[in-house]
Amino acid sequence: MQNLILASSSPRRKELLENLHLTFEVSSSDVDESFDPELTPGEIVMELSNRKARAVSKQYPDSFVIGADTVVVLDGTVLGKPVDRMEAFSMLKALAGRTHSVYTGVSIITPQKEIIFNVKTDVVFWELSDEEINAYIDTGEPFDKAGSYGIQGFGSMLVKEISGDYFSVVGLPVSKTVRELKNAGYVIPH
Ligand SMILES: Cc1cn([C@H]2C[C@H](O)[C@@H](COP(=O)(O)OP(=O)(O)OP(=O)(O)O)O2)c(=O)[nH]c1=O
Repeated sequence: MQNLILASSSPRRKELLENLHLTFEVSSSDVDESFDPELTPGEIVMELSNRKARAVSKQYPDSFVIGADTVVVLDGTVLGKPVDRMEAFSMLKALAGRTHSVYTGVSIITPQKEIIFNVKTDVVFWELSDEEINAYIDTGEPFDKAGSYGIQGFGSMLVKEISGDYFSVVGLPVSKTVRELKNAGYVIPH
């Protein structure tokens, strides 16, 4: 029996995988999320996704383990989660009226091998007034999310258009992840 584990504390990633009606467990461990600033955004998210997956894989060496990491990149600057309201405001102010890229890295560790990839999606924000930004922060949504917004929630009102995989912006590029899982020998029952 093949065992699948999502190495993440993100409720969004869990929900995206649940949509596929796969049977899996969730297990996360605290890993150091610092990174070498010389790395490219794609390299950063792959490295962090791999740290998350490896930490869990140690406890479940016979399982298929998925780890993921998402960052927002504007003008070459990597934006993670905001520490407070002020930082959320300055991130959203910087993103307003502009195009940024969301990178999600995914690592799949199987008993035989490791597969690592990243997916880039471009997102265009509407121009936003300070009032709109403050109203959005008041929803409480920005605080556990890279770039201070969630495209799947109230944040959908900020987004003018996207080019790429919507699900990758939410935190997991599900279709590529499942294809890679299959390639790695995981049997998808449907
Ligand atoms: C841009 C964007 C990010 N996010 C979320 C996805 C991730 O949960 C979070 C980025 O932080 P991550 O560090 O990638 O993930 P996490 O800390 O939430 O969970 P874990 O490390 O345990 O897997 O931002 C959204 O939910 N919607 C969005 O539109």
